[in-house]
Amino acid sequence: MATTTGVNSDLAKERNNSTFDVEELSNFIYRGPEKVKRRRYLHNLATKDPFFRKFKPWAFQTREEQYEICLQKHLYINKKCKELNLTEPVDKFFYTEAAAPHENSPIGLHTVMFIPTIEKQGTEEQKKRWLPLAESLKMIGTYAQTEMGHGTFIRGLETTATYDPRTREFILNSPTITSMKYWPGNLGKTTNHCLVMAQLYTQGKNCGIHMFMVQIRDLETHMPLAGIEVGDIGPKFGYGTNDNGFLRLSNVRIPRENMLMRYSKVLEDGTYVKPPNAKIAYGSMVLVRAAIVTDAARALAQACVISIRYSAVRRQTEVSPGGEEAQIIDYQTQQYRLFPLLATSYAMYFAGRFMYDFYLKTTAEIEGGNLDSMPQLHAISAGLKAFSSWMCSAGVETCRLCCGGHGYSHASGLPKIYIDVVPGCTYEGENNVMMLQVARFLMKMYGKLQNGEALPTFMQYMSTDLNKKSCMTEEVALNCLVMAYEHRAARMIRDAAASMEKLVQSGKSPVEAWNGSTVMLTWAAIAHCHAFVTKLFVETVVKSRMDSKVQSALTSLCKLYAVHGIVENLGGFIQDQFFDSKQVKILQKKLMQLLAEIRPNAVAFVDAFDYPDEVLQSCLGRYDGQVYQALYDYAKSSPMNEKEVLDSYYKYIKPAQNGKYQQYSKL
Ligand SMILES: CCCCCCCCCCCCCCCCCC(=O)SCCNC(=O)CCNC(=O)[C@H](O)C(C)(C)COP(=O)(O)OP(=O)(O)OC[C@H]1O[C@@H](n2cnc3c(N)ncnc32)[C@H](O)[C@@H]1OP(=O)(O)O
Ligand SMILES: Cc1cc2nc3c(=O)[nH]c(=O)nc-3n(C[C@H](O)[C@H](O)[C@H](O)COP(=O)(O)OP(=O)(O)OC[C@H]3O[C@@H](n4cnc5c(N)ncnc54)[C@H](O)[C@@H]3O)c2cc1C
Repeated sequence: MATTTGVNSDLAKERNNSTFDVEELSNFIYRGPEKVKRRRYLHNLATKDPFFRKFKPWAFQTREEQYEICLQKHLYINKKCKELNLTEPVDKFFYTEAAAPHENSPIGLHTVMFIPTIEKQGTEEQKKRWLPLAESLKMIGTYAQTEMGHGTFIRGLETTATYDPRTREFILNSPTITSMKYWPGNLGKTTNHCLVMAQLYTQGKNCGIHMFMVQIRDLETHMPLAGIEVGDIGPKFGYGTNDNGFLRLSNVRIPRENMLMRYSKVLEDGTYVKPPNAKIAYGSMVLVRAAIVTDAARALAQACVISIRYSAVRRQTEVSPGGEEAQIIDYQTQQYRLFPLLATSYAMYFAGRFMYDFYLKTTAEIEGGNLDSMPQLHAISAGLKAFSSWMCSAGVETCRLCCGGHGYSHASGLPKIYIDVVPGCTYEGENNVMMLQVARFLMKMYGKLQNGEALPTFMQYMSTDLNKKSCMTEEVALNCLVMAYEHRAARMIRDAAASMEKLVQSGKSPVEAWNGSTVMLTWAAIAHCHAFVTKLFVETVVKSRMDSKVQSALTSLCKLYAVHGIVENLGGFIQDQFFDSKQVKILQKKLMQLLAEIRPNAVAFVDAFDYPDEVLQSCLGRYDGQVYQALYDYAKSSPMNEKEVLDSYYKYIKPAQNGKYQQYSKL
């Protein structure tokens, strides 16, 4: 019987039963004990700061309060980061995730895109001019690219920036209703500047899309400047804390020096100078795509902490008549839904770690003038962004469903996580569109393979002999699992290429052939990403140095990730008869064994993520498992309960009970 104080006895038992030291696993996840200590220090600074506790809980706030409270929090975070000298992105990330968990910042775009775009695309002079103002929040900016009519097809943006050599100014216009900027974060009410993506016209020619710094509000009064119409786009699925906005520009003149000119330039006489690679202007999107992988992993990890701890505490249904009700975590169906997600959260964390390192390495090369790795960085970041946000958003929703009715309450903390993670499937490149960019890269690699050219290391699996059969035995070795994923991806890539070739042979143009094959191309891209993430997980577990008990437990989790992915996508794996039916049975049996193997460590695996209760903000996911008392306290704190009898009772219910409906007839 669970107690109502201290740690819930079921949860305590789970912790005693685990086979490894949780601290050792935390050390591995966060790259060493020093970093774990630093992360705890930053979490602690935020969670113990009375400033963040003085506000009413997010779920009880109106939209306007959500914005205003979140703004105060993020301005305070900004101030504290300066006082504490937190300059490393990872330090800011940990401090912020504890200070305002899943509350999308009203100055987030300023930090995540506006400043980095100036840093990466601005000239030395522009950086000197704007960065100090941006750092001190005198300039608050956003990244205004998407328009009402176009988000994906950015070459089709309609905003124009026409150069006037007489005054050495650009004139910005939103010529149609669909050309108004729509969606940029923080644009509606917060920012006084924008980096506007617009079609550049000079000397009568269109030179494609470029970035322009545009002041939109007066620096003293905050009123929109002449020629500017700006506002909030209204309530959304989530992101109530963020004033995503619209913006119309009518003959707004800005100096020539306001075009970001590190790479492309317009000279005083209007001569256009091309960049070394036209896609270099897309760099800020690549940065955020890379960051989304870790962000999505974190969301799923937190959802798993909540759902798995709750599943250990929750008891439902006597298994044999009159017997004790089982912990719901002991139901195989619950395990089948949750443990692969637990494995996915680890897989995505490692993918996020890889992505961050790869981004830093490649951008350093680009800054040094070597642009060779740009296509790879684009393909990997687009693919991992899409794959992680899809898997993690769907995973968070499954975690919520696994909590039954209580999962539907904001008390669970899960809806807040979901509405924060799911837009990652859309923003920074809609996921299907991103997968098609990956497919474009894969088709290029296929062409190289056909021509006998060398492939980058991570693409070499494409030369796999497709007639080869699986080496899978009862042992279910990790390398055999990786081979299976690579075999499937290699086949799907070839199938997509063959589909296009066939359409071309039948007289279609290459564009028509592409459009007639996009579903197969997307399958291939997803299979490629799945293989990439699986291999990364396997290599992380096999090649890294860590405590042997942790390694053994993590190996089971990694195996579950790989086996579950195959069992759930069997059609694709058996289509080319790589596995025979005996091997499929081995995999299905292994899956069930792995669920049982992971069961004693499930709580330890989520504890190792080391999220304090203040970050999770969940009655169900509390470390002490005192779920029911917390739910009761949460219900009692609802503003609806402040009065025993609401005014609405006297206004509506009472008259209705007396058969009086006059107030409706007045309408
Ligand atoms: C520890 C730290 C962790 C930190 C965590 C912090 C967490 C924060 C995360 C959450 C923050 C949330 C804030 C974000 C808010 C959202 C902001 C936005 O949405 S903003 C708005 C976001 N909006 C979007 O994302 C719009 C999506 N749309 C697009 O990006 C483009 O339209 C497109 C890529 C789809 C096509 O572009 P188009 O120009 O038509 O190109 P074509 O198709 O004709 O291909 C031509 C060639 O170009 C190539 N290439 C393309 N891109 C790149 C690249 N980047 N590079 C290199 N190459 C690239 C391509 O491969 C091809 O090569 P080839 O085959 O010829 O050799
Ligand atoms: C919460 C949030 C915050 C945002 N913040 C910003 C911001 O700060 N700054 C900014 O500039 N923008 C921002 N955006 C806009 C965002 O980047 C775009 O919504 C996104 O890029 C998708 O573009 P779209 O809306 O035009 O979708 P669409 O392209 O209209 O997509 C609709 C459907 O069409 C499909 N589709 C479109 N093109 C193709 C194609 N070529 N092939 C196959 N299928 C296709 C898509 O897959 C999708 O299913 C934000 C959006 C959201 C939701």
